[in-house]
Amino acid sequence: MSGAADRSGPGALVLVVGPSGVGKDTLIDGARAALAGDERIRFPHRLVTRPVSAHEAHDTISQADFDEGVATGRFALWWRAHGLGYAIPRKVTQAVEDGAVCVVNGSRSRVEAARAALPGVVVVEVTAPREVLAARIAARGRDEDAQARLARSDGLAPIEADVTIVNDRSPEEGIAALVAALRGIGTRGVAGALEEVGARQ
Ligand SMILES: Nc1ncnc2c1ncn2[C@@H]1O[C@H](COP(=O)(O)OP(=O)(O)OP(=O)(O)O)[C@@H](O)[C@H]1O
Ligand SMILES: O=P(O)(O)OC[C@H]1O[C@H](OP(=O)(O)O)[C@H](O)[C@@H]1O
Repeated sequence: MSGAADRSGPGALVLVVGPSGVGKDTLIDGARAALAGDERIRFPHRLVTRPVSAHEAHDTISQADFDEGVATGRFALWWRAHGLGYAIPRKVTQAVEDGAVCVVNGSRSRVEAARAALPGVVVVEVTAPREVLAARIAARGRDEDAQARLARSDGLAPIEADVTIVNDRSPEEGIAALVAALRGIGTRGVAGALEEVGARQ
């Protein structure tokens, strides 16, 4: 994450948000592969208080380190969900200030806090009908708390997204929409993303 990025466009912190099972990690993983040749668009790891798994490329942090980081303001952004702690390291926002487009899986609960406190925040909301979410969570077979994951959306205020991707078709179509949005953000900011995604729908 270190080093100044090419400043050919504005830096951005792209928060990919949406309910559990909507496909955030699928779209982010696909976009990472598709954009591997683009050094300016980066996919930094989050810190999560769970062991490393095939589910997501993240860095593990102990609960004690997480709590200490929250108490001392060490993270650019943090939240708790599903009994876990999540954080975005400050080096990510430094890279954004240097002109990088950094893409992370975020929380709907921190969208407004991020906009208020961090540079270049762009919110990409991924949506799908609730019955689709339920079927995907069940098929994934990972979560003992499947019902709680679905119900979490009921307790969250609606967010105002900059870009919305409806991931109700194939994963490839959802990935293509995120790739197009990120390329647009990289060249023309939010307006570029809207042009790219709007042109595809
Ligand atoms: N467009 C799609 N069509 C069919 N299945 C999909 C699609 N997108 C994602 N999936 C599948 O749905 C499941 C949930 O996707 P994924 O884990 O990426 O969601 P997520 O939003 O990151 O969820 P969580 O917040 O719970 O981690 C996975 O098994 C994934 O393979
Ligand atoms: O419901 P909200 O707050 O939007 O999202 C909370 C968190 O839930 C998911 O966790 P995981 O990846 O399944 O561990 C997402 O990654 C997100 O960070």
